[in-house]
Amino acid sequence: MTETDLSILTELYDIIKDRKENPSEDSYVCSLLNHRKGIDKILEKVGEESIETILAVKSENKEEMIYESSDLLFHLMVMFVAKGISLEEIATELKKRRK
Ligand SMILES: N=c1c2ncn([C@@H]3O[C@H](COP(=O)(O)OP(=O)(O)OP(=O)(O)O)[C@@H](O)[C@H]3O)c2ncn1[C@@H]1O[C@H](COP(=O)(O)O)[C@@H](O)[C@H]1O
Repeated sequence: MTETDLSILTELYDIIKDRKENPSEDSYVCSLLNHRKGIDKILEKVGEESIETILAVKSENKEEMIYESSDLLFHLMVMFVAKGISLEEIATELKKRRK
């Protein structure tokens, strides 16, 4: 995979951030960010998708692993936006750990 292909990650983050700044009725992201349960709804999804990812890996089905990991990554990004964490901050932390 080329570096350009990974730009979907920053694009998606920006879309999620835009949903926070410009709420709309029919948006799934807004339904999570503005849920009556608050951050707990997002954490519920992160938990669910984590379990589904673990089960997919255990099933040895690569397509499922990719599908469920994508769901997990997406919900993690919603969590980052909800808590004001940028992808740069995550990258900086990972960079600090680089040996
Ligand atoms: N990448 C995604 C994405 N991945 C997963 N999902 C949604 O995440 C949910 C996954 O949860 P589940 O599998 O548990 O499905 P569910 O039963 O509908 O979920 P719940 O009822 O339990 O909340 C599904 O509703 C998927 O549609 C996503 N929804 C949106 N996006 C991106 O986010 C952007 C903004 O979306 P909107 O906010 O809807 O405009 C879109 O342009 C997409 O690029």
